[in-house]
Order: sequence, then structure tokens, then C-alpha cells
Amino acid sequence: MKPERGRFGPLVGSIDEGTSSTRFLVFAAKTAEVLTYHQVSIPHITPKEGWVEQDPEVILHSVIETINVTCDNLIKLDISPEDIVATGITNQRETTVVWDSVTGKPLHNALGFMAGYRTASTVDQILQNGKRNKNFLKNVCGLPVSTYFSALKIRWLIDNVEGVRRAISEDRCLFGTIDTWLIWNLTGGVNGGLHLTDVTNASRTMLMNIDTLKWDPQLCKIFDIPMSILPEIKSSSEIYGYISESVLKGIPISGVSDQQAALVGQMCFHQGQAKSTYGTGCFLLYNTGTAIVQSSHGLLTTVAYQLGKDAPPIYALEGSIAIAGVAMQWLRDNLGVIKNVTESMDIAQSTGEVGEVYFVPAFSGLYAPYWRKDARSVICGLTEETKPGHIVRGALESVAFQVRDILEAMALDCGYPLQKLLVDGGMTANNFLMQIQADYCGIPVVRPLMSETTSLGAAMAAGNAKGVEVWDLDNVQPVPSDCFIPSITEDQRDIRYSRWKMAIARSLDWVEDRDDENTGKLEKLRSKY
Ligand SMILES: Nc1ncnc2c1ncn2[C@@H]1O[C@H](COP(=O)(O)OP(=O)(O)O)[C@@H](O)[C@H]1O
Ligand SMILES: O=P(O)(O)OC[C@H](O)CO
Repeated sequence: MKPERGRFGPLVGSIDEGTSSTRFLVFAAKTAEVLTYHQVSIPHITPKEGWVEQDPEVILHSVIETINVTCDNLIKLDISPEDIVATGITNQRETTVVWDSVTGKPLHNALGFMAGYRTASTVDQILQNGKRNKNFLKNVCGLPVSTYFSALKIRWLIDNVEGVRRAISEDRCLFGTIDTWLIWNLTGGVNGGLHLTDVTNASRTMLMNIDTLKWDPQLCKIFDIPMSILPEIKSSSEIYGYISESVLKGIPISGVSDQQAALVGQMCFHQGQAKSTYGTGCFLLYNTGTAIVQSSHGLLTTVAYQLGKDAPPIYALEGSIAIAGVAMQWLRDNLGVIKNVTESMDIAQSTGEVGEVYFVPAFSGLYAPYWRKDARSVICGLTEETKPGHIVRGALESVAFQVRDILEAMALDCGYPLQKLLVDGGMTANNFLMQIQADYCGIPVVRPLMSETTSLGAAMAAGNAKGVEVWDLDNVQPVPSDCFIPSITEDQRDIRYSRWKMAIARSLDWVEDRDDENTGKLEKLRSKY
């Protein structure tokens, strides 16, 4: 029997395409409750050391699969999928896809956001081997020149993949971050798919002017990227188009964003509010309101959200950490010291207070606030007492310390320290990490009981564009949360943090970094040892 319509009122879907997995969640608009969801893992492909790729078609199929299974789950719960009125997309950001508009086929695997090695020489090329400072475009796009951002990945693809050059010359090449790839396919693909992105994703390419919110011809010229391959930029909350096939046929896609969506999901609508999302990487965003604040301490300036095409853009300062939860996957898959990522909590806890080990997971350099592609991982402080648990603990502590690095930079840029940290994302299930985060930053860490705030933010944006409020924002009760309170002394905190800084110093200058102001340092080191 068909489920009865309207049991929970209007429903809003959220496609959450992260670096490690894809989920489709369905929210009851009135209560923002997750009614059901389905999740599938997305494999990383590493054809060479440090070259992280994913298959765009696997990503697309994972989205379709999660939509289908979630809708089946709804029916089993006697809820009608026909109650879904809109869907949002929240996605891994800088990850870059290029495809052929005629065949619909990708021209290469997607280049992952943390693929540092591959584009290192592209960075050197743009910086003219150290003649330009890495911040030379920051005033225009808010970002330093780094392997992280899409423009470098597009440039690499044009330089290295013949099929991409040919498709450009034949005017068949389309570029997109994952949101764009999904929207194009879900709205029809080769049969009229729409080539669109949202302003928050566009702000991570290095090609959008942070002030005008348009593709910047000067930036495109510097990277030598044809503007014809770029999607149209929309706000984070408007009707992008309608899903052309599947059980959601006819439903509008009407909200798009990623880490920035968690700011919305965490209700950080006011200047001065911040959240940190702990997933594959970790991303701390601080709402700066309508002001474009340029950091002097290694943070990015990015668009936080624009909730409607005529709404003012709201900006954020961001600290991006490349390696967070993925370090747990590395401990599991490469070192075999944990059987699953959840186990990391008990193993780390079991080490007690003895045997401090500091682990800087700079697998392909360090992102904020260091921006050092010459850094590589180090594990310091090993003794004959060191056990695998100490390494696991060191990996979890590295996330907490990197977040402190970012909070220090934010306090310098903003003039005052943050009073509490709102957190979300898969890794926040780890209570040990949450406690040491509070300990090492010296402020309370507040974790909502519903940790899917990124998806919620995308659903809120999608509902907003359809005139359906997800969560009654006028009557919103305090979000039920757990709070972790600092439990170590200032002295203990400072000693640990200064050792972390020593470990960071040891991770730098490991490979040659021509764009860095310390050019030649490596040569000096070589002659010294
Ligand atoms: N209990 C846990 N302890 C430590 N890390 C965890 C735990 N649960 C999940 N993770 C890590 O969090 C990441 C998944 O979080 P998620 O928010 O789904 O990431 P993404 O959105 O980047 O795909 C994985 O890298 C995983 O290793
Ligand atoms: O995989 P996620 O969801 O943690 O997102 C990755 C970031 O968007 C990269 O900037």
C-alpha cells in the first residue's frame, strides 16, 4: 500500500557528497529531524604517491544509489517520498572534474582537494619560481596560491591531459566542482543538463572575484583557463533546476554549499560566530558578516553563504586543515594499528598520561595557517615505551592542535579570542578528541546531538528557496548539545602546545619549496649535514 501523504508535513532532502562518503538524508521541515538516510563509501584512487583521485561516475552513482535506498527506507517507514519538496547539495569543495559535454563522460578522474604532490609544480609555475609571493592574488580571490584550490588542478589537467586540451579546442569541455558535476547530471546531463555552481563553491576555485562574486577575467588569464568551461555562478539558495530522472523526478535542487553550509546548520548567522567541521579534513569558519576580512595570519577569506539571489553575501574567515579523519583511515589501512576508526578513541585513551608522542600528519604539506607544501609528516618523541596507542593518540591530538593553531590565527585577525567552539562532522563522535579539543584550546566545545549540521544547512538553504522553512527559525529552541569543558591547567596546555610547535618546525623544509621565502634553505641544510 502507498504511504499516506503529509504525515510529517513537507520533507527536504540533502545530498551530502563528502570526500569519504556520500549520504542522502531526508529532514522533516518543521522539526529538522532526520527521518532516514543512506550512506555509501567512496574509494580514493592513488595512481602515484600523493595523487588523490576519485571516479566522478562512481560519485554520481553513489548519489543515485543513496537517493533510491533512502526513498525505499521512507516507504518502509510509511512515509511518502512524494512529500519531498526540494533537495539541497552539500559537497566536498575544491575537488575538480572536467567532462565532455557531448558524451557526458569525465575526461579524467576527479582531482581530490588534498592532492598536494601533483600540483606542486603548477604552483611554482604560477608563482614564477618564487618571483611572486603566494599571497599575490589574495586581495582579489581571498586565497593564497596553493595546491588546494581548483584553478591549480584545472591548469594541471590542461597541461597534462591531451583529451582535456582537445575538448577545450572543440568547445566540449566543462569544468565543475562536485556540486556542478552532480547538478549537470541530475538535471539531464547530455540532454540539457544545467551547468551551474554556487557562490561558496566558486569562492574555492581561485577564479572568482570575492567582491563582485563573478568569474574574474584577470584571474582566468593568470591561470590561463578559458572562461568558456566555467559554470554559471548562483546564490546558495535558489532553484537551480529540476531532477530529470529517478524517484525524485521533478523535485528542485535549490540549495548548494559545503563546509559553509554547516555555518547555516549550526545557526551561526551572526558576525563573530564560528564552527569547526571534523570530517576527512577539518574546516573552521568564522562569520565576518558582510565584511570581506583579509587575514594577515594564514586564514582564507571565503563566501559563507548567500541565501537568495538578491540577498547580500555573508563572508567568513576559514582555517582549512587537510588531514583530520583521513589520518584515522591511514592508521587503519596503512599501519593496521586500529581495526576501525571508532576504536581510535579507546586505544588513545588507554595510553594514559605517559609517553607523549607528537604526530604532524603533513602527508602532502600543511594547509592553514602554514601553507607549506614543503612540509612532510613527522612523529616525534618516540621512546622504547612507545606503543601503537601513542601514535593513535598523537594523530587525534594533531587535529586538536591544528584547530588551536587556527584559533590563534583567528584571534590575531579578529582582535579577540573565540569564547566557545561549535563542532560537527563524523569525527566529532570521538569523545576523546572532543575533550582534548576543549583542553588544548581552553574553551568549551559544544557538539549538537544531531551532528549532520552540514546536511541540515544545505536542506535549510533548499527549503528557503521553495518557501519551506526547515526548522521554525523564529521559535527555535536551544539546540540540544553535549558540552566538553577544559580540564587541564593553563601550564599543562601551554607545555603541550609548545611541543606541538616544535614538532611543526621539524616537519618543515622537508622537500624543496621554491615559492617559499626560505628558498635555498634546503640547500644550506644539505651542505650542513
Ligand atoms: N569515532 C571516530 N573517531 C575518529 N575518526 C572518526 C570517527 N568516526 C569517523 N571518523 C573519521 O571521520 C571521517 C568521516 O567523517 P565525515 O564527516 O563523514 O567526512 P566527509 O564529509 O569528509 O566524508 C573519516 O575520515 C573517519 O575516519
Ligand atoms: O569531505 P568533506 O565534506 O569534509 O569536505 C572537504 C572540504 O570541502 C574540502 O575543502
